[in-house]
Amino acid sequence: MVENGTGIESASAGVSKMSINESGVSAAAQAPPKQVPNDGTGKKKGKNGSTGNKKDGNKSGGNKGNTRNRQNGGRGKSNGVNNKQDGQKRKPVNSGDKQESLAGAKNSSAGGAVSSQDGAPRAKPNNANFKQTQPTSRCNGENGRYNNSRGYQSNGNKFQEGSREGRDLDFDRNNVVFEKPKNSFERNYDRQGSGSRGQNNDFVRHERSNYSNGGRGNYNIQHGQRRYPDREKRTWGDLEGTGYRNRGDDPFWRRKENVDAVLEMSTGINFDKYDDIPVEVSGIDDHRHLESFEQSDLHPRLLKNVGLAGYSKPTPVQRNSIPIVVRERDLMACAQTGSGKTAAFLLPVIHRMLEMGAPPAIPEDILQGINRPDTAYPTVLVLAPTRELAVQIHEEAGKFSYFSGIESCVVYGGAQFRSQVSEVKRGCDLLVATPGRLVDMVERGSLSLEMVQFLILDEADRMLDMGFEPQIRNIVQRMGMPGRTERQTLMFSATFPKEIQSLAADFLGDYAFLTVGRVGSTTDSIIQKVKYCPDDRKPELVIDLLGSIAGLTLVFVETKKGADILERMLTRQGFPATSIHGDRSQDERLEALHAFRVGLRPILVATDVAARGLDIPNVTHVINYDLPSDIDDYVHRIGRTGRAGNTGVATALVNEKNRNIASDLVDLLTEAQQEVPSWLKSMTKYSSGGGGKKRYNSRFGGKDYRKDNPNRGQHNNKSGGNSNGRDNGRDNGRDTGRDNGRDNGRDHGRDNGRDRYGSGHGGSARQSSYKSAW
Ligand SMILES: Nc1ncnc2c1ncn2[C@@H]1O[C@H](COP(=O)(O)OP(=O)(O)OP(=O)(O)O)[C@@H](O)[C@H]1O
Repeated sequence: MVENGTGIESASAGVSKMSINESGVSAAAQAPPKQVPNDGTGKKKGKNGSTGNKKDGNKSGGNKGNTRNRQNGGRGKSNGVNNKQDGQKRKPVNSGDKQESLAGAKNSSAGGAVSSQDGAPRAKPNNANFKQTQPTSRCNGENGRYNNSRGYQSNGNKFQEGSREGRDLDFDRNNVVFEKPKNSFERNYDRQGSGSRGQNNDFVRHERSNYSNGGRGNYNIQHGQRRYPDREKRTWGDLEGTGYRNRGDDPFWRRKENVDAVLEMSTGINFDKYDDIPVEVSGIDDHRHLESFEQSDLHPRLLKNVGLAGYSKPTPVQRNSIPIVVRERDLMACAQTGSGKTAAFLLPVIHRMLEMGAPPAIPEDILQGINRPDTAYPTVLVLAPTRELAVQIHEEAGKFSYFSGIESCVVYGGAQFRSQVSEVKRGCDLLVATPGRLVDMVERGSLSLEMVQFLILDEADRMLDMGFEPQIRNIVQRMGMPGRTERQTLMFSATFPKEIQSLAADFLGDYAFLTVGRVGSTTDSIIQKVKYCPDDRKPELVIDLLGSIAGLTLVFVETKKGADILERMLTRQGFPATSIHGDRSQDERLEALHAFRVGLRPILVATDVAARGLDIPNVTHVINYDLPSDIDDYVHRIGRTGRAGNTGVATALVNEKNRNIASDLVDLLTEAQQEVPSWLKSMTKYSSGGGGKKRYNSRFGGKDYRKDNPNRGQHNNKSGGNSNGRDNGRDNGRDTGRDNGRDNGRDHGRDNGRDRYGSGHGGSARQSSYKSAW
């Protein structure tokens, strides 16, 4: 099915007010090469507590007549709904039958009145007769009284015991009476209470076991011990006005910050640019895209949050992915950089969670295998290749789940393990993670993947390339996650090479493939320039370039050392530069990114850690000081500018060393109707790389490989990975490192190198070859 995206009305909001002055480049630097390269010599380039019985398969709990076909040799349990074919997924255990359309969303009404999906009555918080002491969803068991024994601290997502003692929260709204909190001792006592719930507290979902755990019986309350006190009480819906408050600060702070940004540029999306973008959908019948958010039947709470985020219309990838995901289909989506892929996967998934109404009940057999009472069971797992991207996705998730009861958490290496553990313990429905830290947390029993119903790989081609694939395979197939027919799996990227698509099929059920334009496919979103420049003249040329374009400039280099050297050189020359790469501490990296984002240091020298996913609205210029050796990396790098329909400039400094990418670059420039210098064309004659690939001969960044390959899904397992152990100083832009010795909060007494899942994949030997990067 092909459509051209014409359904989007034009709106001119948000065109950047940048001025582009190219005259600043010195004549010397602009001069063509004295010698066209022709010599052909260019280089190419569970743990689960003390018994640990869960992973050993010594489950108790028995088979209650339901068998969920766990792919990974799981417990062999399943109920009938889980065995759908033709791409239909297992329903969440408390999800109802309204799966084929978004219409059901309307049934989950605002105000937290979520409908029971199997007919059982669902409590309405609005009618609840309870007293609330804290604006959170936590509640104790008596008198229908909410409390929060830990108390939120308004700053930095941190909890502090009793930190809000002094706060008066007395007010009366929607029949909810709030009262001052008790002292911390009382509140702690309440939380561990006997489980005798106040009869008036409708909000406490004590009836939940009747309908939400697929008839497996009570999973918690009947045991008389409150092993999962938070989980059993939590609900998803529109919780505004119920006293619920999501963790952390205002999730929309960044938008406000950007408005105040020094550069005063508009960050709105320019939908005019999207009108002619080609869209192709395959692998799904009767696909219909969304016309608008209003007509989408998305959950009302989600629509409110979409409005708060400033989104008035869906982008093409969102218009097409939302209906596919809501129809419970797996999806591989390839859409140009900056086109809104994050919301394209978050919105439908959060919608589906809101339809579910509460975290899925944990089956008894899973509970039996756990010795840690505080293990978190996320419903959604988003994997991202870099820490900064993980943080960014988490921030977006915070916006879309605002006042919904859905708690988003992020875990990544280089930050304190303990603080991340305590965050996830407090409720973790939607987890964004980098692979290394995730593995650590699962192995230590802080997290379990056994309830994951939605698996999302952002930058999926990077996640499945040789650096990450073994680790992803380990996470997805050997750590208890429901199998691919039981969960819903979504993969997104701006580039999707055929080899990776073939590999990805291992993790997907019968999936739909969506492709939407690609970066640089229109002449006016990114102006791409190529300048010949010998290595020794690069500093001179970059200085000229930096003066030529207003706005934030991102300069990509190949190595960490190279980043330090260039940053120092620029700073010495009086340029406000900073840098980000894998040898900098996580605090330094975040600080550098912040300084860049707000314009305090408008020049960021970066390795590939900043190449993918980072959304920094006012980047007007990307300089490829060192060209990458892979054309897809080039695509992602230049995609840091020209985002959301705005315009940008990308300049590449090229010399004989870049012969291996010359051919692909020529194809890309030609297709994007950019100027192709004759010296670059002649360089391709001697190029030994890329020539046969011809990836960029279509309008898209990827094409459904199944069209050319009827035996789709059959492929050689290319999980070998680069295990040569060499550290050539290149920064691969992957967060594969587990802790890199930076985590003070970690239990160092542990054998970190052991692969307790016995997979033989993703072991630390292979990781070590990437450790230098992260
Ligand atoms: N419907 C929309 N309306 C307005 N702004 C939007 C919309 N969708 C996304 N955006 C904004 O567009 C920007 C780019 O979105 P996002 O980072 O999700 O792009 P992406 O496709 O994931 O890019 P990349 O390929 O680089 O990862 C973000 O600032 C986001 O808030």
